[in-house]
Amino acid sequence: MITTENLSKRYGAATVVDDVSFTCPPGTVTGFLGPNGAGKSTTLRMLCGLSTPDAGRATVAGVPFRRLPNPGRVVGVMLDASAQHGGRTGRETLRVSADVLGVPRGRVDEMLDLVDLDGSAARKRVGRYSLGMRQRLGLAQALLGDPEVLVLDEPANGLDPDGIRWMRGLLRQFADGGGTVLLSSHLLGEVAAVADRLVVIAGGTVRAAGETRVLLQGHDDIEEYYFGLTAAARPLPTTTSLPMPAPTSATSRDGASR
Ligand SMILES: Nc1ncnc2c1ncn2[C@@H]1O[C@H](COP(=O)(O)OP(=O)(O)OP(=O)(O)O)[C@@H](O)[C@H]1O
Repeated sequence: MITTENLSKRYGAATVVDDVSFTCPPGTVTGFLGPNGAGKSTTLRMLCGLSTPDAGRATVAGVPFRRLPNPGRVVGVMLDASAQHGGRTGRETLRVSADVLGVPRGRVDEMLDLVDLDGSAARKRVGRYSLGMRQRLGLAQALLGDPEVLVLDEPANGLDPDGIRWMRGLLRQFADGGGTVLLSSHLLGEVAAVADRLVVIAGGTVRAAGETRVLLQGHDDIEEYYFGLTAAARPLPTTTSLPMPAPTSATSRDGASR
């Protein structure tokens, strides 16, 4: 189970996560969806104890992440698949994690098999991995401690269509076994196929949340629906190459009409 209650975070004057509350029950996959800058990563970082909320709280399996004695045995986290030590091989990376978690080293090969990194990939330095291979290694690392919860920031990033299908199967299996999955994405189409539930965030606030089937019911064009939910919070393009209207007496200096 994952719970966030009235979670908020400010950077300077900007509130980038604003009163965000949702739950992810065991046995389900929840898609955490939103455009660039929506506040997804900031929310996940607070959930995983990497950033302190200004207000509200988040728990995993009923406990704030930082109070979990051995967090990796409860929650598998992949927030940035590129943040691996480039000089270690895939197998060495997992062995170090296995030692930290206190799980038998035999589990390393099980996880390498599970994520389809073969012997030669396991011997390769991570610095030479493709983005898709890093995502697979990140998933192996997240699963190493046999957690009950998975928190994954854009796990499909860099995977080809086969890889995305494979990952969906893996997450489905994890949830069907009673696990809780929260995964973020920019793309509704990418997660709608696997997510039982959706939380749509934009401009730091939750725009919609609930069962995927119920939320998308009656929307023939789900991408258009999603765009509509988030469009109001999309930042305006700031590129200077766009033609700017000449100031008129009816327009103030900041561009707002009087
Ligand atoms: N450490 C920080 N200092 C200042 N502002 C930050 C910091 N981290 C994030 N932000 C700002 O908070 C807002 C939300 O960022 P966040 O990374 O959570 O969004 P996101 O939904 O994960 O976006 P993306 O899909 O592009 O990764 C953005 O405007 C971002 O610039």
